[in-house]
Amino acid sequence: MTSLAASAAAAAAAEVTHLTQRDAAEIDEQLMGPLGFSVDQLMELAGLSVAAAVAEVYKLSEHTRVLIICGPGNNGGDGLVAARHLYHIGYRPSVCYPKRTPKPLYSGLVTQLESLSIPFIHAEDLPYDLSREFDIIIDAMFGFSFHGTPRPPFDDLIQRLVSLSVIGNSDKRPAIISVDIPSGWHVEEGDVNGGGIKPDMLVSLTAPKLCAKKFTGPHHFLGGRFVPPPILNKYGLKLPPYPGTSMCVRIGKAPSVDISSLRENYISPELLESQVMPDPFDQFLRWFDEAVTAALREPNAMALTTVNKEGKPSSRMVLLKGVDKQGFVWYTNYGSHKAHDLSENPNAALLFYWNEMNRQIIVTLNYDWVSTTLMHPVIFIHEGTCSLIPKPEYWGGYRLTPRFFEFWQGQQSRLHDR
Ligand SMILES: NC(=O)C1=CN([C@@H]2O[C@H](COP(=O)(O)OP(=O)(O)OC[C@H]3O[C@@H](n4cnc5c(N)ncnc54)[C@H](O)[C@@H]3O)[C@@H](O)[C@H]2O)[C@H](O)CC1
Ligand SMILES: [K+]
Repeated sequence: MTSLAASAAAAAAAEVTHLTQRDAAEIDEQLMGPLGFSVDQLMELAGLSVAAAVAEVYKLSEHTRVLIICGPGNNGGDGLVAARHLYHIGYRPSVCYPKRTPKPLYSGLVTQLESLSIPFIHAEDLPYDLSREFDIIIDAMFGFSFHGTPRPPFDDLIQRLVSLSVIGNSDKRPAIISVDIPSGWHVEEGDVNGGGIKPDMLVSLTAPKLCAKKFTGPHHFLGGRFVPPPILNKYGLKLPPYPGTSMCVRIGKAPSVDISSLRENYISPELLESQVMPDPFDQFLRWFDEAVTAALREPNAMALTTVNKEGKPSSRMVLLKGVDKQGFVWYTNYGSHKAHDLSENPNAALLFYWNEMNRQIIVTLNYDWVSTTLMHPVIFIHEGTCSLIPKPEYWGGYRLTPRFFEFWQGQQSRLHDR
């Protein structure tokens, strides 16, 4: 998140309404009474929001194994729904559900999870060291109807999460995500004696409850994109807008990011020299077709670098307008900066960056082996010079014609050393 977006999120958090326990219960009753919702519906949306928030922050490649601890009420039901969605997203969930509620809604959710072969683990059979077995633990024990102090077996389960959260290095322990309320916290006062769970993420549902003001973890999200105007108006709720089609929205300040640590693990299928077509243009067209089929956004967008007569480079994005055996074509206004550069110096470079497919095509004179080896498999098409495709008007096309090509496996070259 950019610092601009982070400060917007922080400002949004400050303005969001926080609910009392009573208002939260009352809103629930109104939604499921006069406003026509069913509990199944709301729980489905709540659980989906939790799964969406988890997936937004905890990337599958590094956090696969998820334990969901479910309580006896609707908060537990949200956890069961989240387990199903996380499974379909690609995570490997396990569920601990010690006090099952014998109602069709809950038994149906359990049957759905069983049909996905999601393991149910008894509380007493949970591994001694949760850190070794799980990357994420979802606390869906208690929500806004919690009162007093937790009774067995949840007292022990909560204590296990408390001990996990005191381990200093968050990289070495599972991330703890609380659904709606960190279980054991007072719904309005928060962690009253300071000995409760300290979740890394809180997913508030409908609107945050008062205790959420005491949440100091790095990720606070809001879910439950179903609040209709009669509720917003009656309770004077200020809630942030949800972006696009998202089921959750960050309401806390995003943690500041160390740019140098931002690094994806690029896992791409192996690309061997024997698999590359002899003609680079055929190879390009095959990859281009695959990029179009994969519905990449603007696969025809390419970075064009030109160099003026003093040797000073400039880059910008342009659209590919055609490609054939003679080269890559784009259009420009003859008065443009790039046209001016090209009139002085025909050398240019092109780069197609198809991140979602872990692929790049570089049409260039020179390249930087060091940076590209960290990235994707790349096809280099070398030594391009540009020629004008004259048109009668003030705009026209340029064609970059490369001379030869080779390919580089990027990170894969280290995995498949030949
Ligand atoms: N409109 C919404 O925002 C929706 C929220 N959902 C989720 O529902 C919970 C609230 O659910 P509810 O069933 O009312 O209560 P809880 O899950 O918090 O727990 C009730 C459950 O727990 C038992 N209990 C209470 N105190 C204790 C204690 N000290 N020790 C042991 N057991 C305790 C009680 O007896 C009940 O059995 C909300 O937070 C959201 O997560 C809906 O899913 C969708 C709509
Ligand atoms: K909870």
